[in-house]
Amino acid sequence: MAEPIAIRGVSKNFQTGKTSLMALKDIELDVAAGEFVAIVGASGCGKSTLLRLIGGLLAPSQGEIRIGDKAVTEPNPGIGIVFQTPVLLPWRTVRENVRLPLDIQRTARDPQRIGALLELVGLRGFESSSPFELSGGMQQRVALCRALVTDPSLLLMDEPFGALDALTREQMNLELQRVWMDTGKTVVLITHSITEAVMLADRVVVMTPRPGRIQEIISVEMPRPRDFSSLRDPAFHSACERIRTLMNASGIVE
Ligand SMILES: Nc1ncnc2c1ncn2[C@@H]1O[C@H](COP(=O)(O)OP(=O)(O)OP(=O)(O)O)[C@@H](O)[C@H]1O
Repeated sequence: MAEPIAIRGVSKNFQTGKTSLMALKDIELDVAAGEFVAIVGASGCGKSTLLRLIGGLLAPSQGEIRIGDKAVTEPNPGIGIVFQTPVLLPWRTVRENVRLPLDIQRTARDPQRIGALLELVGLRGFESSSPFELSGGMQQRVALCRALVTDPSLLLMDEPFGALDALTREQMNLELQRVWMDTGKTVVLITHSITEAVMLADRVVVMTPRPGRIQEIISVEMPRPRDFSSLRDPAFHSACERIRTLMNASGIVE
């Protein structure tokens, strides 16, 4: 089941020695259950910090975040997180890497579910492979399955395809859309790519340079499923143009 996110008046300061750095200021954002939201903004504007706050890996200096009817106060096993690098355990096979969160939580494994997830991302037949036998894109798919194996209500993704070549990245975009459409989860995706954000998201949140605030939220009105013919849709161009204008106005060039 998907859950909504409510972010209310959230700011985050980092204190390093005598220096205080305001990473995020007064963030107000609602993400509906089952919605796909992308976040874009300059390097250092606080995107990862916001994702970590939502995931309960950091605590806000001010404000509150709620997922469903619960305030976020600690890391929540009901949230799946995918980082930029897949960080797979090299001594575990693909199947063993995917089931890692279940092993940690001592939850019963359902081999059929793990098989179905691997099928969903096109990794059927690689269950017994080691991570070093896989390409970067395949490893990131394993990380995606690992994030989904606990059937989280929310999927947080921090620039998950940044290290992939352009072609693999496009394939992963289509696969992520398919997984999202099949599972109906709430997704928050951080990306540096305006194209990726507009291609995938229902809404794109554009942040200002540090301290990160929400500059504008752009709705992407394009039918689903989207594919690369959607790039010709006038709605695609107008959303990209708006985001680019906002980012250029803040001195950010993609
Ligand atoms: N644990 C920390 N301690 C001190 N400062 C931090 C910490 N984490 C992040 N920061 C600072 O907070 C600011 C926001 O960092 P964050 O990683 O959230 O930005 P970002 O938008 O995700 O950047 P990028 O796009 O480059 O990944 C940066 O100035 C960073 O140096």
